[in-house]
Amino acid sequence: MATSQKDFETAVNQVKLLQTDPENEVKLKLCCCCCCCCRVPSSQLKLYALYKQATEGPCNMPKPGMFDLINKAKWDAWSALGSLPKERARQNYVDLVSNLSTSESSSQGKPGTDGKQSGHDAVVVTSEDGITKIMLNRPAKKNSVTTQMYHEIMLALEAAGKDDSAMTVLTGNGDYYCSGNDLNNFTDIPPGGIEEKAKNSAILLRKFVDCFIDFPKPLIAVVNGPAVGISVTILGLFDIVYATDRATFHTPFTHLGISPEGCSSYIFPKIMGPAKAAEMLIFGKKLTAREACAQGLVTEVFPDSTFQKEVWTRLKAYSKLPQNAVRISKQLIRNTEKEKLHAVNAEECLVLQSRWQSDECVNAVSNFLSRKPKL
Ligand SMILES: CCCCCC/C=C/C(=O)SCCNC(=O)CCNC(=O)[C@H](O)C(C)(C)COP(=O)(O)OP(=O)(O)OC[C@H]1O[C@@H](n2cnc3c(N)ncnc32)[C@H](O)[C@@H]1OP(=O)(O)O
Repeated sequence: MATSQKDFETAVNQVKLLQTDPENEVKLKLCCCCCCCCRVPSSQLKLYALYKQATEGPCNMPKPGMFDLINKAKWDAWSALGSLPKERARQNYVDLVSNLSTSESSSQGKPGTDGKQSGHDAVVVTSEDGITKIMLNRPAKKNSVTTQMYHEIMLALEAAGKDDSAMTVLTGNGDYYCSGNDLNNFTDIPPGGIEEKAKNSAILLRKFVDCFIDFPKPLIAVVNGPAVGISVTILGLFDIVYATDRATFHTPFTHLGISPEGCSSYIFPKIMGPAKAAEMLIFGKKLTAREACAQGLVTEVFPDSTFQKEVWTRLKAYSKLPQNAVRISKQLIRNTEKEKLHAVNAEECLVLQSRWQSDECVNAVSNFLSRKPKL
């Protein structure tokens, strides 16, 4: 039986729902492997190609340049459909959506079908002993931060700022504290192309960092392992940074063709001096926990074997201090710099918006994403 336009529109709406659902990565990857060159899930590419074929007919867009990996993958997928009639493309699209939806319901309740955590528990928030703990919980991916997680962390901070806890802790589950931005965030290109992606990412990043600048209570980082990228830069906005002696601090921005964020371009030179900051932020020097402590980025380093016990005992004691005095003291220390920090944040995001569109960045990210899987 021929697929009606209504069936097709229903399927298109179903896909929109899948794409706005925090678990979309899992769902859209269920039945297909990845496109190996740019890691756009191949089911997403198939959906894209069939949609274009069904609505516009055979591929009519000019072939993108070789460095435009995402659009090139889309072009390849659409061109591969040749002269498939629109009606057949509609039918195939509806069938594919139906298969994806079936695999979605059969995978419910199985966390991380492909080894990923679902968006819902990739950030775990708990409150105990007057301390709100925000834990990055994606250990298989070294706690790298997906777009969904940025939103969840912002929501958690907003709630923690208003709850009755004395302080808020950010930490990671597993062997890593956080490996920074999930580089797959750059593969999900909207219809407006890479410009729109870069603009949206800059807006998100600015809001994210603003939440740390404006956080009203003591913010503590419990750095349980190596830290990379944005998880390092925002440490300058924390009031205390406790680190295990296993932790390292790495900001490989120029290697990725990008530039510093999290107000680090202003705060790092202030706390460690311009020369040390340059070595980290320009040349990507990885610091040990002890080096980071000597340079003022880390408050105190603990032996890994006693790290959790010592840190939580200390924090529980601090959480019993008179709360209003603690808050007011934090605000006295931080408020004079707030306006400057917001301006620095805005400027860093603007620069990044352009870096994300550069060949240097696109190539570095695709190199990482196309690494051979470990055996
Ligand atoms: C809205 C946008 C805001 C953007 C803000 C700007 C932020 C900028 C940054 O944070 S820049 C820093 C980005 N991070 C990195 O460049 C780190 C990349 N990762 C690595 O170099 C390594 O994975 C490692 C050194 C962190 C760990 O190495 P290793 O111990 O050898 O483990 P694996 O590489 O096998 O990692 C295990 C598993 O995790 C995946 N993974 C780790 N980090 C990331 C990441 N940042 N993005 C995406 N995926 C990551 C890795 O691919 C492995 O997955 P697999 O098992 O192969 O499926």
